[in-house]
Amino acid sequence: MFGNAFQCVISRFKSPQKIVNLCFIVVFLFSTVLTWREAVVLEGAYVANQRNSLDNVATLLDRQLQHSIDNLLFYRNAMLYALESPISTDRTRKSLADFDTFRTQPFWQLRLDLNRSLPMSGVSDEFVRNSPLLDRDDQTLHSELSSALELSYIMRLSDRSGTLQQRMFYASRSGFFLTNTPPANDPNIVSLYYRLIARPYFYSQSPENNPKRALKWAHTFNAGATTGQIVTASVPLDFNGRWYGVLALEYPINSLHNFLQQAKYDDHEGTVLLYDNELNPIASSLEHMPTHSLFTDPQLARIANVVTSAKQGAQGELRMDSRFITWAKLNNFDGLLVKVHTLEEGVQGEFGRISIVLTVLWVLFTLMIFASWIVIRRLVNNMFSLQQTLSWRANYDTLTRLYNRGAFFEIACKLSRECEQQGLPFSVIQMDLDLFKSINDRFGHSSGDKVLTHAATMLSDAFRTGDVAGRVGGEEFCIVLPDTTLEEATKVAERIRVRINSKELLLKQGNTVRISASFGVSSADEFSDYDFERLQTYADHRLYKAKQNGRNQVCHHD
Ligand SMILES: Nc1nc2c(ncn2[C@@H]2O[C@H](COP(=O)(O)OP(=O)(O)OP(=O)(O)O)[C@@H](O)[C@H]2O)c(=O)[nH]1
Repeated sequence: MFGNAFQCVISRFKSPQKIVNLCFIVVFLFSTVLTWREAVVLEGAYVANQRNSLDNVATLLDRQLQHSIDNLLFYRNAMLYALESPISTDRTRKSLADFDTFRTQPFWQLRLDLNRSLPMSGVSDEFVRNSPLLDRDDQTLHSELSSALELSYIMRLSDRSGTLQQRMFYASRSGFFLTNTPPANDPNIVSLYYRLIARPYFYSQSPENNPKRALKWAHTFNAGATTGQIVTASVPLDFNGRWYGVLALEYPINSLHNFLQQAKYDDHEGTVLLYDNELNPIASSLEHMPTHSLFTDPQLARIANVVTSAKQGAQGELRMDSRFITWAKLNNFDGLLVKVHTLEEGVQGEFGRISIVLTVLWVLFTLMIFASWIVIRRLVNNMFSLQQTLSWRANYDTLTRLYNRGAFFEIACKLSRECEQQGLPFSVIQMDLDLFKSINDRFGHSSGDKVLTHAATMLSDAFRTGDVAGRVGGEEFCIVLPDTTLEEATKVAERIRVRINSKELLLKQGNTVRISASFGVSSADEFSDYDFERLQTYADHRLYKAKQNGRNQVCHHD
């Protein structure tokens, strides 16, 4: 059953070349679809790899930042506890006494127990008076100083060996500061304190600017210059409704650069950049921050568009010209990490190599298919034309290109049966070239062949569509004429006779010959017999009669 269906399908494609073409198209499409599917899987793995790689850096950076923020909040809590329950020791009393002595000096430093605590540096009463943001309130000053003193013991223990180098400090509105990188006791203290309170994040922590009293990130942006730029996390210190000052952590840009460079070594590919929320570049994994932006303004706008629609901590990717961009928002920083992976880096990477191998395999396979298609198509063409030649030769006479005897008899019998069934007349013409032997003898066998071919052409040109002719003997031809009476068939035979005899035929060496043929015609209606072989015998008898009567004539009766 399956075989029949298959045969049915195959038979629809008459030409084997079409089947071969179809098979190769199917194989080509199949291999292309498979390769494409592999490419899609590979692309998915590549995207996941890029996301993971950036996610690792983001997680690492977030963890570092979280650790710092925890420290910052811990210091604030420590100061709050100290403000709530101040302790009074000989050391604190000594410090406060020293402060009362130094407070009018342009700069001063409280350096108590330096082995275990950090020095506190400050400016004069006058400096504080001249700044509207500052306030040296004598009522709260001593408790603030003693709690700062306590903090100096804890801050002394702060670990600065982490990947992200950082500077911690407490900047008081009362005109002093505490830092884990203390300055020398010199006039620099004034400029340092001034810089601390002049920075935007300091006044951004006033109750008016930060009513929620939340942690804030700030970045001093100066495109093109990496030195001196800092990223700061800060929290305000408030107690009993008074804003005492700001606790802050500063990350030098170089420290962020170093961090990104080290993180980049994990996957060796691409460039990782840290941006603030306005997409100002802060740091990158490159040796130096690029002097020109890696993105044009429209490209940055496109990234901003994608990023702003995503929630905190989210990540995503986009394609930009030949670059693959992955981005991830940070949980502990008001900014995002962006990874840029160029086509060159992609090609050199693992996924690039696999893609190249996949493409080369597909190209080789396609070339192989194409080459085998050409060979097989040629073979099939040869076989097909051989088959057609064989089948033609089985039915046709190669010299005259008319039906041979076997094929002609088969067709003639079929036509006679059809005429009998339909009640139509049916006639047969038997034709024989006159004195053909003498042509062979005089001009040679090849000239005889030429005469035979010429006669067959005359024959074919003379009868109508539907009539069928065949070569039934050496120089004998037969024509069957369905739906034709004896009278009409005689006229056809006469027409052929005239045509054959009308022209001189040029043979080799300039010899010409005028040939003639004799005809015998028989018809089914005169014998009431549709048997072709008998009708052919009758026609042959009449042909013989025509020969006897002098040749070059048509005989249609006994
Ligand atoms: N050149 C050539 N001669 C052929 C072919 N087939 C048969 N003959 C020759 O045709 C000749 C037929 O001669 P005959 O049967 O004696 O008849 P004729 O010479 O035509 O004389 P009549 O039929 O009496 O007019 C023979 O010599 C055959 O050898 C052929 O395919 N090519």
